[in-house]
Amino acid sequence: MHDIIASKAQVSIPWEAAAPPFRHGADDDNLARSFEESLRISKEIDEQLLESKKAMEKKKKSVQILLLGQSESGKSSVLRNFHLAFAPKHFESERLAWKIIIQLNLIGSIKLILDVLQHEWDTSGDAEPKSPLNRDLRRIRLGLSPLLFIEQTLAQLISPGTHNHRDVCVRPGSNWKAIFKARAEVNFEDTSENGKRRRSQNHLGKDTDATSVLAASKDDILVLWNDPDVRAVLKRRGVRMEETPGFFLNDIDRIADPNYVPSDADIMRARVRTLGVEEHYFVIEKGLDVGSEVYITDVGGSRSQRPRWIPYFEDVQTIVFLAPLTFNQALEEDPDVNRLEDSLMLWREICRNKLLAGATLILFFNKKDVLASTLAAGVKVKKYVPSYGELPNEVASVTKYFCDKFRTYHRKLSPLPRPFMFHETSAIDTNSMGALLLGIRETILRAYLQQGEMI
Ligand SMILES: Nc1nc2c(ncn2[C@@H]2O[C@H](COP(=O)(O)OP(=O)(O)OP(=O)(O)O)[C@@H](O)[C@H]2O)c(=O)[nH]1
Ligand SMILES: [Mg+2]
Repeated sequence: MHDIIASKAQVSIPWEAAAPPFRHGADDDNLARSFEESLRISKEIDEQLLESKKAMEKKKKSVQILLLGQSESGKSSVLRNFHLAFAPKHFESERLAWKIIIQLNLIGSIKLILDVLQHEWDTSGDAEPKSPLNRDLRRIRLGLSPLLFIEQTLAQLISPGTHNHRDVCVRPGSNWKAIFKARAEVNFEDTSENGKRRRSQNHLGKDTDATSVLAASKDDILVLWNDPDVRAVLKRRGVRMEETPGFFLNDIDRIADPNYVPSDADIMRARVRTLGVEEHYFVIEKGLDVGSEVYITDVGGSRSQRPRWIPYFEDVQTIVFLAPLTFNQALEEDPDVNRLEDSLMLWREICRNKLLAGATLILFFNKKDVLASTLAAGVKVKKYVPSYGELPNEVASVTKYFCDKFRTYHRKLSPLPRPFMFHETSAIDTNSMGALLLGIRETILRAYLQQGEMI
């Protein structure tokens, strides 16, 4: 008997080898308890499987939209517009959480300016702060250090380990809105003596309440941002602050007010980088299809994030593809790649993908306001897109030129014929977005009904 066991062990069946030795006379109670525990775990797994099956069935019967496009194309901003247009109560419930994101965006801009100035000092060899600019700015930088501390604390709270990004980042499931909402509500309502005391401590950098520190630092921030020498350094180093996502420095008076509440437009302009894939569920609160359930899948758009999109391609009804016509910008993750060229490449992949053959594609040429201001500033398209040649440097002509390119790929590469639908959008303009989304609601519902017939 002993030999047989030994020879079995030599065959080394992995689970047998790993299993703990059976002890004769082991406590019967222990055995019964571990059996009950196994049963409980097995029951829990069955219940979870049933729950996820139910969730999948429910999702199949709901309106589904997948937002695609490169990073910074405006996917998450369009998602917010969907909430505002169709689920305003839901949108309202998150307003205060956005306040902290906007504060973080503002602090991010200040940090960027300070970094640029530091670099300027480091490379100019001007070790001693001789000019009044240097002296003032060094003092201001010191005064602003509590803000930098707050930024780190809040960023780590919602997304630990993502400190290398320029933007505020959130990981799926981080529940940042609930965390920030609770924080903002406490700070907003705390007018008690304790609250006041805490606010005054904040001035010493001992707390993490951005509202009071921003209010106390407002004048310094204004001096920094309005200083002509600072502007000159930024210009010389090619830093166009107004074009960075989540730019709020021109709104400092409003945002640094202790009673500041973000407007709808502020929320659309706020920048939170999406990491991974986020599924958002909401119920339509008004209109003909009130009560309908909607799932919107929002994805991180940078190149490293794109492989994660594929599992979400199955059964997709509608894709809203965002392609900003920012012809003079490069990808953040690869400064050698033009943003528009990347969007076209991505569009080609989406059009030709067989899993998406039955999906309705709606193309948004987003950031039309940015296109208009870039052209108004005299930036020539042909400098970045030589094939544009001598065509007029005007919004209508530029849009038509690129629209034709997107249309051609769509026609040539779609595995099955489908209509080419596009819109020129500005996701920060809530009025026009609201009207547009109401308009395309029917297209989205048609895609939903079509899929209903198939399943
Ligand atoms: N001026 C302008 N800014 C826009 C527009 N659409 C989006 N933005 C801003 O651009 C920034 C990036 O937008 P997001 O919606 O975060 O971009 P995203 O596609 O979700 O980016 P990832 O999450 O990185 O994939 C945000 O600060 C937005 O407010 C637009 O039409 N015009
Ligand atoms: Mg996003």
